[in-house]
This record gives sequence, structure tokens and C-alpha cells, in this order.
Amino acid sequence: MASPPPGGEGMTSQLAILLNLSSPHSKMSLEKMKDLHLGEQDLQPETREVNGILMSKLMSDNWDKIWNFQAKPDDLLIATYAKAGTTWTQEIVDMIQNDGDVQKCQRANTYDRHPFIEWTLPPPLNSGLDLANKMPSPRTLKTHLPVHMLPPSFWKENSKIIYVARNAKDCLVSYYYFSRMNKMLPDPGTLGEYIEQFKAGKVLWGSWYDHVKGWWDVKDQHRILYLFYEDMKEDPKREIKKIAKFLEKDISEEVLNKIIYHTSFDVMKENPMANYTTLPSSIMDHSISPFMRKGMPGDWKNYFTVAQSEDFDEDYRRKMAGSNITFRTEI
Ligand SMILES: Nc1ncnc2c1ncn2[C@@H]1O[C@H](COP(=O)(O)O)[C@@H](OP(=O)(O)O)[C@H]1O
Ligand SMILES: O=[N+]([O-])c1ccc(OS(=O)(=O)O)cc1
Repeated sequence: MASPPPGGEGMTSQLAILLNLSSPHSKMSLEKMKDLHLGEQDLQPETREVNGILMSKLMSDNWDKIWNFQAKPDDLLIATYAKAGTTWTQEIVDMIQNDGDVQKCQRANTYDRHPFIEWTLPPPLNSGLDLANKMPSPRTLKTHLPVHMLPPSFWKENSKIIYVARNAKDCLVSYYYFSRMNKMLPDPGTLGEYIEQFKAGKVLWGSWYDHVKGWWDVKDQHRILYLFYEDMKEDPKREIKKIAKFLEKDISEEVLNKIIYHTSFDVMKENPMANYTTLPSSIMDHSISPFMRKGMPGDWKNYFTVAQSEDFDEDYRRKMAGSNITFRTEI
């Protein structure tokens, strides 16, 4: 039997019991969790802070290894705050790297194609570091870490980084619904309660405000392409061209059009290798809210009350004062 996960409540111990029942010896993919009898178990993780940033306990237990992760010069890192358009960007990048070959891009689930470096699961499941360390170069990796928490080897090795930012209110609504459907994330409570957690930065991966500002402040000192979700939505062709240029890939007009089509919201929503539907519903319950939910800038207006919006904006102005970064909350 694999070594028992560290003691604790919530996801760690619940999964340990379930995994012991299945007794696999080798590491398995997250998807294989559907073969385990998760039933209605409570997978909600315990959380811990590392350097003031909220993480799952499993991630915090694994923090030394994450911090010491060895990046390589030919790694590409896709860095985002959660729900900023990570999966969309991953699909665009994969299509560019594979010259628009849709079949190649359907070789595996998003999370197996692009290891999520800090994401930690109990053994025998594959954590992001396991996947990354096994993957041949050149690798494309994913992170939600704030800039000051990025493993230093990425700076030392001068790896390329694509950062994608999305306006706070749409990110918040998307994160709220995702936290409801993804049993690996803490229960968000009501939207009103979640707005307060988000403003205080007491959500996994910390403060949205510090995240977008922190990465913005270093973007000109490293090989970083800083993109906005709203720009991608407004003109995918223009933004895909920017990404291709950053990756030093020449793509024909025909391939470009293929990428635009394959990475559109409606097509990705039906793509099981990109829409997270291959995970068991005990982990992600798409009947609560689909992973590919709406993909629409300005959707926050359907959820915030006028009072919540005014209060949010006032707090936003204080937190973002002094930064020259601007977001569009609709297009
Ligand atoms: N091709 C696409 N076009 C537009 N939005 C997309 C998209 N693919 C995913 N998204 C949206 O990006 C968000 C998920 O982000 P991430 O990949 O960082 O977790 C979700 O937002 P919504 O919940 O607002 O719909 C999802 O619908
Ligand atoms: O597949 N996962 O393990 C997974 C996927 C997404 C995720 O969160 S997200 O913010 O990157 O969408 C967390 C865990």
C-alpha cells in the first residue's frame, strides 16, 4: 500500500480511507478517481496559509517541494489567478504548439497535458509535481501562484511565462460557481459571504488584487506575455497571434482560423478533453454548475446586487490605487 497521507481531517483522511480500499500500488491519474467509490463523501479540503496565502493543507504540506521545483529554460508557464481563462489559454497554446492538429490536442485531459505544478493530491494520485517531473521537454505548465510564491528556478532559468488576467467581478462569480461544483475547493457559502472572502483575499491562492498587480509589476523584467481575458474574447484572432509570436511560431491563416474555431467557448464546451467532464461527479459536479459555464464578460451583472457592486467598487478603488493596470468589466 502507498504510504499513508499525513493525518488530518477533510479531504486528506476521507480520501486516504477510500484509496486504502482500492489498494493500488502505482500512481494514478485524477480521472481514475471515478473508479474509486467516492459516493457522497465530503472531499472539502482543510486549508492552511503559506506566506499569508491560503492553500489546501495538502499543498501547504508539499510546499518545500513546490518551492524547490526545477524549471527548465524551454518550459512555458501559463500563470493566472483562478478562473481567469487558464483552460482556454492552455487549449490555444496546445493548438499553436501542435500546428492546429485537433487530434493531437485531444491526446489527454487538459490537466494531464499541462501539469498544474502546485496542485497536490494524496498518494497514489498524481500531483502536479509528479506529472511535471515525468514529462519530457519542452513542457507547458500551469500555476495559480502569486508572483512572490513562484518557484525561483523559473526566474533563474528564464522560462517563458504567459499571464492571463480577468476582471475581478467576473473572476469572482466564476470562482464562486466553480467552488460550488468542485468538491476539492472549500465551500464558498452564499455569494454575499463569498464576496467578503474574495475582498479579504481569504480564498485559495490569495488576493486577486495582489495577484494581478504583482504579476503586472514584473512583466517587463522577464519573458512575460501579460494578456487579458476580455481582450481574448473581444478579438481572439489578435490575441492568438500575440501568443504565437511570443512562442516564436509561424502559423498560416488556415491554422489560425482552425485555432479560433477549436478554442471558441461553444466548441470547448463540448470537448471532453478540455471541459473537465471526464472527472467523476463526486469531484466536479457539472449539474451544480458546468466548468464551461458562460464565458461571457459582464456576466457578474446577473449576480451582484447594485449595493454589492457599489460596495465592491469602493473597496476595489482603495486596493488598486497606485496601480496603472486597467480592466474592462464588460466589452
Ligand atoms: N473558450 C473559452 N472562451 C471563453 N471563456 C472560456 C473558454 N474556456 C473557458 N472559459 C471560461 O473561463 C473560466 C474558467 O477559467 P479557468 O480555466 O481559469 O478555470 C470559466 O468562466 P465562467 O465561469 O465565467 O464561464 C469558463 O467558462
Ligand atoms: O483537475 N484539478 O485537479 C483541478 C482543476 C482545476 C482547479 O482549479 S482551477 O482554478 O485551476 O480551475 C483545481 C483542480
